[in-house]
Amino acid sequence: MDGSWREWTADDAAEWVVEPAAVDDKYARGVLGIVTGSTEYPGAAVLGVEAAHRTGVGMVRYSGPRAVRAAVLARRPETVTVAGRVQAWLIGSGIDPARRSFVLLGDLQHALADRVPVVLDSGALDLVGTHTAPTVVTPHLRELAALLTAREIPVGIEEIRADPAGWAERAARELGVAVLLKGAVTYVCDPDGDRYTVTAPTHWLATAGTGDVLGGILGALLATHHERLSVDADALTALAATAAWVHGEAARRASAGVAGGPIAALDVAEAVPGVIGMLAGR
Ligand SMILES: NC(=O)C1=CN([C@@H]2O[C@H](COP(=O)(O)OP(=O)(O)OC[C@H]3O[C@@H](n4cnc5c(N)ncnc54)[C@H](O)[C@@H]3O)[C@@H](O)[C@H]2O)[C@@H](O)CC1
Ligand SMILES: Nc1ncnc2c1ncn2[C@@H]1O[C@H](COP(=O)(O)OP(=O)(O)O)[C@@H](O)[C@H]1O
Repeated sequence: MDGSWREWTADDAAEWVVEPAAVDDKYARGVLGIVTGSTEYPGAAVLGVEAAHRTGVGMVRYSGPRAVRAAVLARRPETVTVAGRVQAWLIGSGIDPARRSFVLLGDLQHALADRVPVVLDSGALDLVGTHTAPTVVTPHLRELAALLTAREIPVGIEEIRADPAGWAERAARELGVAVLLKGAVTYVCDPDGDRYTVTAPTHWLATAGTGDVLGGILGALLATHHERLSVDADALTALAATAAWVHGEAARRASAGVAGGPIAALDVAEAVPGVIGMLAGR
């Protein structure tokens, strides 16, 4: 890694947390559209929706299979399941790209054609390149290896593990999107050369579903900052680094609450409001 990567700090993150004002209503604060989860992975939808609500968005609209909608509403009845206008999208978590139905593919393509910022995760990563607005992809090592290899840039997991910064940059350049490469250190960069690292403060984060939580945090931040993003696409990279920072700090707090012990993904989502509140108060 060269010296041009900068570690994102609490002060940096604090610049990207906005408290609602007296003039705001739910729409002014931003609506996040979410297309995640499947009958195979309903939990991924629940986790992303939960994290988005807890990050402080105006509204979450969720679209997914009937059983998954029911699971989302059981946990979060404030979620809206009627289609409508949104200011940002989170798509792909908990979706197997090999098992996408015609209807689901249509929903994913609609999100990508909607001209608002998009977080592309997991089962929608292969659709990168068809976007119409600032887009951030959120792969882990295996997903990045698969994504690049499918784009005729053959690379193995171990090669990326040996140089995650270099491969994240290469992916941003080749794919023309911001990249958030997940791991114990998360690498966030864009084709313009903005490069940030976020070092996780606890390794208890390495557990199933925490990536789905990260997607919800990031989606909510994009929706909240939709006006800024419409005139300043570079804000996307700062927001992605902020999401990773909030996620790590939420995990640290959740673990600290159990004497430094283990946490599950939902614990991370539940700790997010405390992190947002702390940042808003700085
Ligand atoms: N509660 C949920 O619904 C969760 C859903 N998830 C979703 O699950 C899907 C697959 O995500 P992954 O990050 O697992 O995808 P990966 O690309 O890392 O792994 C794909 C598959 O490889 C296998 N595999 C890889 N390494 C393995 C190992 N060391 N030991 C055993 N099996 C291994 C697993 O069968 C896994 O399903 C994504 O869509 C993701 O969003 C996960 O986020 C976990 C939680
Ligand atoms: N060893 C580790 N230490 C700290 N954080 C980690 C470690 N490994 C992974 N993470 C973080 O945990 C999350 C895992 O996300 P992901 O791989 O998408 O899992 P899932 O698909 O199960 O949600 C990411 O935010 C990643 O940065």
